[in-house]
Amino acid sequence: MLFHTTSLEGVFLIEPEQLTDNRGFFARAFCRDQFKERGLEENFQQWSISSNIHKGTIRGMHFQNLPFAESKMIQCIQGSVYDVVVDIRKGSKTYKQWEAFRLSGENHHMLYIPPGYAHGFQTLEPHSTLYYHMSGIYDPAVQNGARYDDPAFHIKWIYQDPVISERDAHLAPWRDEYALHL
Ligand SMILES: Cc1cn([C@H]2C[C@H](O)[C@@H](COP(=O)(O)OP(=O)(O)O[C@H]3O[C@@H](C)C(=O)[C@@H](O)[C@H]3O)O2)c(=O)[nH]c1=O
Repeated sequence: MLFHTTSLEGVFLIEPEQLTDNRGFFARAFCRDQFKERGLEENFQQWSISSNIHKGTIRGMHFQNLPFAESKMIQCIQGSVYDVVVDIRKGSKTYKQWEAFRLSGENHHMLYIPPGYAHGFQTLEPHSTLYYHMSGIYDPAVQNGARYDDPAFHIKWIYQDPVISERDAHLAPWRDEYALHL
């Protein structure tokens, strides 16, 4: 597994190394020891599937309130997505900065996101499916979110007029007091 650093501290793009033969390839997608060596979360509590019918769908920008902020590992297993991470750590030198990554069922890249970041994505194809590994147990009471189109972040999305949930459409504008003091 190749761990690529990003512009955001602690966020890694993980590229499985493919061992190819006449059948296809084999590649490791997770290794507890390699995660531990880098100080990354090694105990994922829940795995979830996110299935998206339409191209242009946006889910995000989601995070968990303290002290329940969690690590996530995101993988696209079908179709492709434009995956976006925003730094919402109070006092961080990259506070409110974001980076986008293309994850697809073909490149098999995965994104590791530690606590302190808001996460979202836009589907680039219909029927795009993601797998999530999360370090925490889901609790609706600690879920929080920032607007995907919040001027505080200026995220450049690929498609306009996205399909989004009612909840995401009505998220409050970002305020600095929402930043996470980790
Ligand atoms: C996230 C989640 C949702 N649910 C339920 C709640 C609801 O009935 C249904 C859909 O939930 P949501 O609308 O919150 O799903 P969604 O908007 O896809 O939320 C996800 O968005 C991306 C961007 C993330 O980063 C994830 O951590 C998560 O927040 O699934 C769970 O049971 N467990 C979970 O872990």
